[in-house]
Amino acid sequence: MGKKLTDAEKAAKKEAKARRKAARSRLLGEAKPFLPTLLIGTCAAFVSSGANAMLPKMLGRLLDNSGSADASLKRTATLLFVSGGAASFLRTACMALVEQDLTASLKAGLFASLLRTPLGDAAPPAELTKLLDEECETAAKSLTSTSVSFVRSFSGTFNGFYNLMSISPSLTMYSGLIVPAVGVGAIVLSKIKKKYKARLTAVHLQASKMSDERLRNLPLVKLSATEAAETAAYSALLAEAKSLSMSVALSEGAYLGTMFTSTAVILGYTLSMGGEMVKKGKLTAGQLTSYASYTLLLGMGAAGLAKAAGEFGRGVDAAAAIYAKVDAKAEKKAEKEQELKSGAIELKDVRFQYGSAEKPVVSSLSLSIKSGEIVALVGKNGTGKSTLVSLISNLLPADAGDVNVGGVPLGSSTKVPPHSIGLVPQHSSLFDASVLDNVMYGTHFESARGREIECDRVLELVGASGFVKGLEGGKDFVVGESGSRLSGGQKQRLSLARGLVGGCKVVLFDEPDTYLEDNTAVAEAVKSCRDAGMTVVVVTHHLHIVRMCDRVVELGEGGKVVSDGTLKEYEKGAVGGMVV
Ligand SMILES: Nc1ncnc2c1ncn2[C@@H]1O[C@H](COP(=O)(O)OP(=O)(O)OP(=O)(O)O)[C@@H](O)[C@H]1O
Repeated sequence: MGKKLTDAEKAAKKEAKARRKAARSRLLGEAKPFLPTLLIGTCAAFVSSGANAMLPKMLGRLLDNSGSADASLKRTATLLFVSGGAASFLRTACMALVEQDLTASLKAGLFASLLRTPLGDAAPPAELTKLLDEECETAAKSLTSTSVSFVRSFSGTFNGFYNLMSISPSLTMYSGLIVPAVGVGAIVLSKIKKKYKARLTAVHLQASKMSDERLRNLPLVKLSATEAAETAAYSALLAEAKSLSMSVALSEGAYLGTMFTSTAVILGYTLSMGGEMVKKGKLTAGQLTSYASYTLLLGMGAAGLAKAAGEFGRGVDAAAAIYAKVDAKAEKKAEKEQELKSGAIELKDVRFQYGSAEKPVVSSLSLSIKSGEIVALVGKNGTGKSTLVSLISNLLPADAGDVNVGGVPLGSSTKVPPHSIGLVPQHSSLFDASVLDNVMYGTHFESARGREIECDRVLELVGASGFVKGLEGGKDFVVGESGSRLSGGQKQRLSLARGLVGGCKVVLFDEPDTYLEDNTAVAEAVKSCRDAGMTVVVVTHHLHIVRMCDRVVELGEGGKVVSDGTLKEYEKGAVGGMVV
């Protein structure tokens, strides 16, 4: 007896069903621009299925009329052969075209949505890569090749049965006795296969996430000498995947094997019974040949139906997963853009909580920074320094309170033009592009020369001109994936340079000193900003950086300002903190 579902399970099942239904109709809507090609492909699929259904009968007639000069039969046969071939060509080409276009359209929409996902809500990269690389194609296929398989299989089953009945109802009745048992067996085996496949997909995802993470952090793995342990953990996942693959393969093999044996049994039985009927003159040799072919058509159709139904279900599930991401809460983008009037920063009663967190990271935070002030932001790990930097740079929206930068109230209604607030993150993020393209990412200049001049200016500000000139190709040097062809210090200097592009009035340094010996680059950058009259907020744990600042603000538990004073007060010990 099946397990009884709880109310919550029933509700979840109902919800999943509704989600699939919505995904199906949305997918159809998405295919609207390709409808003409899809319709031609579908019509061609019906024609080719029809030709397929008529083929055995025609072959039987040709056999029975061999040697005769029946011109009309030859004409009809030629028409059938040619139209069947043409329809197959048209069906395949049209569906492949729609499949490509629909996949591209799904990918573009999904990618745009993923970029709009609020920071902090993003799913793990491996999951998103799988959605983009695999699921979009699976979803698109459900409308194209899978639907065609469904039409062909349905036509094969229906026409196979219909023609068997029309050639010999008695023979069909006898051989048909086996069909219900085969049908039930096929459904059960296909369900088992589906269950194993879902588990296999989850394990594959886990394995690819693990390998991706470990390869990205190879130095850590080597330093910790965990190569053997990581290989063992990865192998364990592969072994689990192997055992699940085995179950999938066995259920698939059992399914196809059952279909083969049952078809062969029916065929063998049919031919021996049919042979008797031919001998008695109740059936012609051509009719028996047609009958045997229709038996095959019916067997393949029934097998294809179950397979196509499974693939269609997987396609709809993939579409549902894609649309769930597309519909996920997008960050609110303010329409109105306002220039900063000064470098002043004003926060009043600011509160912020990450979606997945239990309590706010920042609560009732008020802070006032004058234009041109150089402020060190210190505090223990996890007290919310980076979060505060993200709030000031408008990367995260405050849940409550006011964040005002340069007289512009940041939030849902206003934003500042790009590059008005410079931000140098904790970890340098470089693309596999040239130094110039990395530093000037997202900037717009009338002339290429103007762009180069600005790049040279910021490279000079952070003391990066020297090493960039020494690179092969200078600013055109391609830095490799995540800056893999550069040293840690060089990466950070480019990251610092990017943060200063555009003559911003406010610069935020979020502890960008992790890789640099003596933090010379950060010190040089802070000095350049001071000379240029910029407001600087620098998150740091380094004493000599703190000493370059006018003021030290310390954050404590719950993102509260626990001390705020001048550098002098700090040096006297009036300001606490864990600066090392
Ligand atoms: N994307 C996120 N989702 C959920 N919680 C987060 C996220 N980012 C940070 N947090 C949590 O918010 C708190 C503050 O993190 P934040 O990075 O702002 O601290 P920090 O003071 O900069 O720390 P550190 O000095 O270690 O860099 C931490 O408890 C952290 O776990």
